[in-house]
Amino acid sequence: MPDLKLPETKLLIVVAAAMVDAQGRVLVQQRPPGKPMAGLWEFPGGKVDAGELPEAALCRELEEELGVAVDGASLTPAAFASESLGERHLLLLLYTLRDWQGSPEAHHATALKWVSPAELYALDMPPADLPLIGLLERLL
Ligand SMILES: Nc1nc2c([nH]c(=O)n2[C@@H]2O[C@H](COP(=O)(O)OP(=O)(O)OP(=O)(O)O)[C@@H](O)[C@H]2O)c(=O)[nH]1
Repeated sequence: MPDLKLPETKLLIVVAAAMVDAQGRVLVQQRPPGKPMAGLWEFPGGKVDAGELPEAALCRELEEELGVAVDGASLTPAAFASESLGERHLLLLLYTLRDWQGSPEAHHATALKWVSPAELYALDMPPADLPLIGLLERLL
């Protein structure tokens, strides 16, 4: 049985969005060189800052990473993953999002692409994302 107690500072809370377009496709972005897990495809998002609400963090990240404006009320909680990263523990909160303003542009990522939920299985994604794919496929 692993040690189930964890100092609070070691918990990494990350929010991410499955942005869904009119064809039911989902947006993924490729992590850039120099970052951990470079080259892997992920849902746009990032870390929640201290004292920040998760939905506010995700709106901020989507603006920074993609240049889109999002109303926090449009974010629907969808699924989560809980994954050990060694020294830290990742809690990844995934939301679905169907309404935003602007066209997503890759401000930080190497590339963006729209894929069907079934196509996510063929992408190289971080380990925490793998269980989220099936959950998302059933939701969309
Ligand atoms: N955005 C995002 N992060 C994910 C996903 N899956 C996953 O394991 N992660 C992990 O969650 C963490 C997010 O960190 P990040 O570096 O992207 O966050 P950030 O934008 O706040 O970065 P920064 O530290 O450069 O400001 C990384 O350890 C990343 O690998 C995902 O689908 N989307």
